[in-house]
Amino acid sequence: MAVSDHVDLPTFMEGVKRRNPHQDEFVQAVQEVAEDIFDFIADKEEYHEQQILRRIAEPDRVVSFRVCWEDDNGNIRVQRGWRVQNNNAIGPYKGGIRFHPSVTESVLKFLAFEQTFKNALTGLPMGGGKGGSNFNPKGKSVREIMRFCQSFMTELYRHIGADTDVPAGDIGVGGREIGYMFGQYKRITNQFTGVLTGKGLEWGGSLIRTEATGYGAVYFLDNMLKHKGDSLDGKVAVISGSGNVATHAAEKILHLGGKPITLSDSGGFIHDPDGLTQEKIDWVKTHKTHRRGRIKDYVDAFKGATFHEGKTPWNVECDVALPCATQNELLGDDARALVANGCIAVSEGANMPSNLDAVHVFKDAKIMFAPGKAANAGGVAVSGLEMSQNSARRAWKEEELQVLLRDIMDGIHDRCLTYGEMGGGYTDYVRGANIAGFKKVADAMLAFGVV
Ligand SMILES: NC(=O)C1=CN([C@@H]2O[C@H](COP(=O)(O)OP(=O)(O)OC[C@H]3O[C@@H](n4cnc5c(N)ncnc54)[C@H](O)[C@@H]3O)[C@@H](O)[C@H]2O)C=CC1
Ligand SMILES: O=C(O)CCC(=O)C(=O)O
Repeated sequence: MAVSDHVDLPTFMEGVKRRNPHQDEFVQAVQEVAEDIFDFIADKEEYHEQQILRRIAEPDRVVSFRVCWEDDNGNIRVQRGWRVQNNNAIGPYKGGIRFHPSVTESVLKFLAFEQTFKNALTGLPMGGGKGGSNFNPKGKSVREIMRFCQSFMTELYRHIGADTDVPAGDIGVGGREIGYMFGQYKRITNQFTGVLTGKGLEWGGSLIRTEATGYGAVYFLDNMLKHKGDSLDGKVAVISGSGNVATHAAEKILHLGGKPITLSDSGGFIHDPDGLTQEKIDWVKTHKTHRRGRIKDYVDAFKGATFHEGKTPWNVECDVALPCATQNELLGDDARALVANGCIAVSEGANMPSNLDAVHVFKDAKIMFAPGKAANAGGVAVSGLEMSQNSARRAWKEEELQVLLRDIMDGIHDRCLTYGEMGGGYTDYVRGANIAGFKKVADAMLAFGVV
């Protein structure tokens, strides 16, 4: 055995904590993966010798930079920006950009680490990265958003490229922000390349990228239910969030015969016992994306719904649950409430929405539980397809892309089964996703030697 802290899980995690002080989210993400990987590599000396997990849990680089911009009143504002390039063993770094006041280096490191496994699971050649800023887009004018995006890209552009690192959207970064950043990249470099995904359809974007994460999370849920001989038909779904992922998850639940009854934002959640219809979901999309409003306004627009201030929806009775807002929004007690109320399956649309306690509750109860790195990979998968279309200077038809997305989500489900089938009809999807993702990246790293 090589001299290392790669000896057993507690020693390994002590090292991770020591090297990453005050980075709780990052430590949490590594712990969740390491719990499964240590078991898997117990008899695989090469992975130990080559310190593969230790190397994946140390980003290739973390770039941190100042972002200065001028607000509408002429004040100079200063934010911090980052790009975490975690691992490019199987392809260019790939992962979104998040603008939210809660963004820290720890949050972006956890997201880039998760992204490395997620991207491997898609079967496409993409490494893992993530970036963002503690900039708060809430209440900012369109011009302020534009100036911030331009300033952010003025620094970021030197670290990215179509074959180097390809960012996309995430919380607080949608089509509008991608437009401003792409415009600035093009202006600085004088190049029109596939350097960002989630672009507008007129300028190199892919059909179904907007829908892909939410739709994919529901396809994964559907696959888990089918694997048990069940279906989404008639299932009541509790969903958190009201952004891109949440609204498209609600829409796909509806398409597949289920009944979504909640949505939320940081102010609280709405409960609509009659169920969200397409008309109601479209209203939420417009309200959030164009009016930039709050979810509580839903109850003024639609009778019968109630708003629960400051609360999350996990105590509402349901068959299936989709956390689609943000990290650590579903805690141990929430998981216990879901299980006690008869929830049979959880599909994470968000990244790491369930904390470790909640993950253990779901595993112990042996309900179907799809971790974000498997369930929400549809978005980055279609980003990968956008990269292919950009390289080939082509635009594929919607029908082709729909088939590819479904196919990729089926493939991820199969990969989870390969390593997650525990016997007695129970599949541990966390273990399946962690090991399948790890193995692909690890084997590529072994091929490269010590770099
Ligand atoms: N957009 C994408 O393609 C992908 C997104 N994700 C993940 O999905 C989650 C949601 O992202 P998007 O829908 O894209 O972002 P978004 O900006 O469109 O929506 C975020 C939603 O989360 C809510 N939210 C934020 N902080 C919250 C808090 N503290 N409590 C309750 N609600 C809160 C916001 O109100 C909003 O409804 C994130 O975890 C993101 O990393 C994962 C894969 C791909
Ligand atoms: O489409 C992408 O590149 C990024 C998606 C993303 O940020 C994620 O999967 O969490």
